[in-house]
Amino acid sequence: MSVEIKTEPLTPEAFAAFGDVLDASGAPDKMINAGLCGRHHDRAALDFGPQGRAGISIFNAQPRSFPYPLNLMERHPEGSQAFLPMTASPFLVIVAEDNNGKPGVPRAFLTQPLQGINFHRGTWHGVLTPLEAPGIFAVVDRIGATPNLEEVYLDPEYVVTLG
Ligand SMILES: NC(=O)N[C@@H](O)C(=O)O
Ligand code: NI
Repeated sequence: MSVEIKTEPLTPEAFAAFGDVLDASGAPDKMINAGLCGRHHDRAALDFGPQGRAGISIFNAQPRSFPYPLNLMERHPEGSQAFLPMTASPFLVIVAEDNNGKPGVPRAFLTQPLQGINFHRGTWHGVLTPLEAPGIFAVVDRIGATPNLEEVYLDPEYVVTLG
């Protein structure tokens, strides 16, 4: 029997315990390029650990739909991970607090168009979950010699519905 969780809007405040929300909302920190570009400066806490380095990869993920079955969460103990959509489609961001080394009750956030996120190092999260094709994202995360991945299959499983 799955436990239902409903999506909630993604806001910096609600997401603060898990990571950063990346978008061009609000006034830019500085105007650049002869005043033709607003720079929303240095908006993510990036962390690649002492043995890692930053990498940019392109993910092409299959779109999912609601009700979305959630049975797996993961975390990267050695680095942060940013999901930067290359389309204007909203996507699903699932996170959980740590509960003695396992994910706690998940929370499901629905992004606004043109929002990206950055999971802080060690944040429990669902895998990249687009809701529309093409599910093309730039992903900024740690490149290193160690796996940097802990996966937990959830019991109970959850089902995410649109809030
Ligand atoms: N494994 C991988 O590269 N991606 C996951 O970390 C993910 O969060 O989608
Ligand atoms: Ni991940």
